[in-house]
Amino acid sequence: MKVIILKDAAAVAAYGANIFKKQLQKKPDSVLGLATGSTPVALYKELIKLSEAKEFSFAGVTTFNLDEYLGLDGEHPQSYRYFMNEQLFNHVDIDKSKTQVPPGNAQDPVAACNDYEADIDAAGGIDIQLLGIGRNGHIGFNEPSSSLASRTRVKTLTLDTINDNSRFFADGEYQPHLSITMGIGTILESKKVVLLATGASKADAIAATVEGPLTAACPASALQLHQDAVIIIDEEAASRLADQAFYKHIEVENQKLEERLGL
Ligand SMILES: N[C@@H]1[C@@H](O)[C@H](O)[C@@H](COP(=O)(O)O)O[C@@H]1O
Repeated sequence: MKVIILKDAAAVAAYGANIFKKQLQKKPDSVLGLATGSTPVALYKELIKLSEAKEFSFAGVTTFNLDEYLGLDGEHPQSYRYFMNEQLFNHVDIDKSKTQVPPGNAQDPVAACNDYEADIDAAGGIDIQLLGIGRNGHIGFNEPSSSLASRTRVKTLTLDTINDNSRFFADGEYQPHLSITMGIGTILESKKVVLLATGASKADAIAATVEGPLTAACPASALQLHQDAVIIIDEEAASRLADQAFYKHIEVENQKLEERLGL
């Protein structure tokens, strides 16, 4: 696990975007795993700028989103499909038929979950998966107690998550309590994982993810098992980590090594 501690949210977005830029320059037909929530928005803005500057193209890219509310169709302004269109897909040269978000309006959600897994496999697996993190350590909608081997399935949201996400819904508006989410096992099969977190409200979750035990009580701690997981955080989100100085020291050494190897 690589832990990158940066000054602020803007630096986190720029660092994350650079990883995606390198990926898309190296492999224009990459399969990207994408995330919603407020944290990735700044990174998507960076990617839009970079693609406008012709640093890379989205034309050959396939995408799979992590999760979706069960009960909302893609036209609903709070659906994650709508979010992705608004925040990224409508602004880049992506082929929308190659963008997948779990179907929140599926007649048979269980079959839809199995189909989603099959579609990821058929695309050759995910090259790079973007993640945010919930205050309780959830990734996607894999809430605490989720099996660390779980696959795409229907999950009930915790009351904390429902509360945290209620800010996006108008007063009295229907807010789903169920979701379809990639499983933790699904996420762990991505070739690379990039998790972004900013702000003091994420500090406990980040400490549990990086330095806590491997436990279903903090789903993101499963990333300790991944061979290529990068945790990009600002100073506030890093504030509860015991070994901050060590992670910063590693990054300085890594930069030197990458320069020497011309990476
Ligand atoms: N399902 C999403 C997660 O994928 C996201 O990481 C989390 C944190 O969101 P934010 O970045 O707004 O804090 O919110 C939701 O619950």
